[in-house]
Amino acid sequence: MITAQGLTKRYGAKLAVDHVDFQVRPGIVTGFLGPNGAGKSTTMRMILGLDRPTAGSVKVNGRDYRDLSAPLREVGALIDAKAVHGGRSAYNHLLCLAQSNAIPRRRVDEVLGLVGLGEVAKKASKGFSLGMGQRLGIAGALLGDPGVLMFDEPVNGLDPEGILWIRNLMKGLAAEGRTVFVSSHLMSEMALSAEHLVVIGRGRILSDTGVQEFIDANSDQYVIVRTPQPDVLGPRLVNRGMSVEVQPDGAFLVKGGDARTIGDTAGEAGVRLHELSPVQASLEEAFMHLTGDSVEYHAGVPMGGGL
Ligand SMILES: Nc1ncnc2c1ncn2[C@@H]1O[C@H](COP(=O)(O)OP(=O)(O)OP(=O)(O)O)[C@@H](O)[C@H]1O
Repeated sequence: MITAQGLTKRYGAKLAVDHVDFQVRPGIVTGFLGPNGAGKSTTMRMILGLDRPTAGSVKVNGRDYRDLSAPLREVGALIDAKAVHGGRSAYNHLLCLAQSNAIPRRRVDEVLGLVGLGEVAKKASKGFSLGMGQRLGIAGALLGDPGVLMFDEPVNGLDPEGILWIRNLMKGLAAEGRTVFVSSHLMSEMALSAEHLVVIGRGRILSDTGVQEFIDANSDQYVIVRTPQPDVLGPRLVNRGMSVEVQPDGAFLVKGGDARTIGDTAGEAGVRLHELSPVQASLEEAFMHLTGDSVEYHAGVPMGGGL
């Protein structure tokens, strides 16, 4: 369990994390979602005691990270996959970590097997691909068999196979009852790996909810309708409380009613339909809709909004 209360970090004039409250529960994957510069890494660094909060607190299993007697046995983290001495082999890197945390040597072989690096364990890690580096970072996080795991943007730069592997690994760790907290700026990735979402923008929590609830609450749903009898159908839909926007090509964009209600309304009026397509705005659109005002640097393109 991770608990943040009034957690705040200021760098000079910049408020990177602004009075944030949230809980990360065991047994599920919790996604920490936010655009670049939202404050995700800063929050994770504070959880790990790498940065001191300006105000407030964040606790792991009820204690400050710095007060944990065997931190690697309680929290494992993948924060910067490149933070490995390149000349060292994967095995020696992990052995060093294990020895400084009183973890038995056999656990090194175990985690190397778990992440699929057994065969290259004795090679210098500077020759590792990005994906192998991520696996080594994850092996380090798993070394102490901790109940809490944190991954900062773990799928960045990985190929589809690597992404799938990390996704399944995180789900498996959560299914074992562990607390799994993973940051990403990709809503679509979070939708596939997380059950719960904490969304952050400009240092503030914008949403703390289940993934499906998030999508339902933030995405626009509408139905595209084509009919050769628009003058008959349009007023009937409006009479039933729906809104109808006529598109340049003559199609209706209907909100406030589902395909079944629209189809029934048309049927009752004897109106022929040429198209009846429910549309749900994409997850990225839902995310951008929520964080649109919170992105630090816009690229100058219009955000989301669907049709
Ligand atoms: N050491 C620092 N000194 C000054 N400002 C910092 C420092 N670290 C982070 N910031 C600023 O704090 C804000 C939050 O940064 P942070 O790295 O936590 O965001 P993030 O959500 O992890 O973004 P990204 O996905 O780009 O890593 C940004 O505006 C960043 O520029």
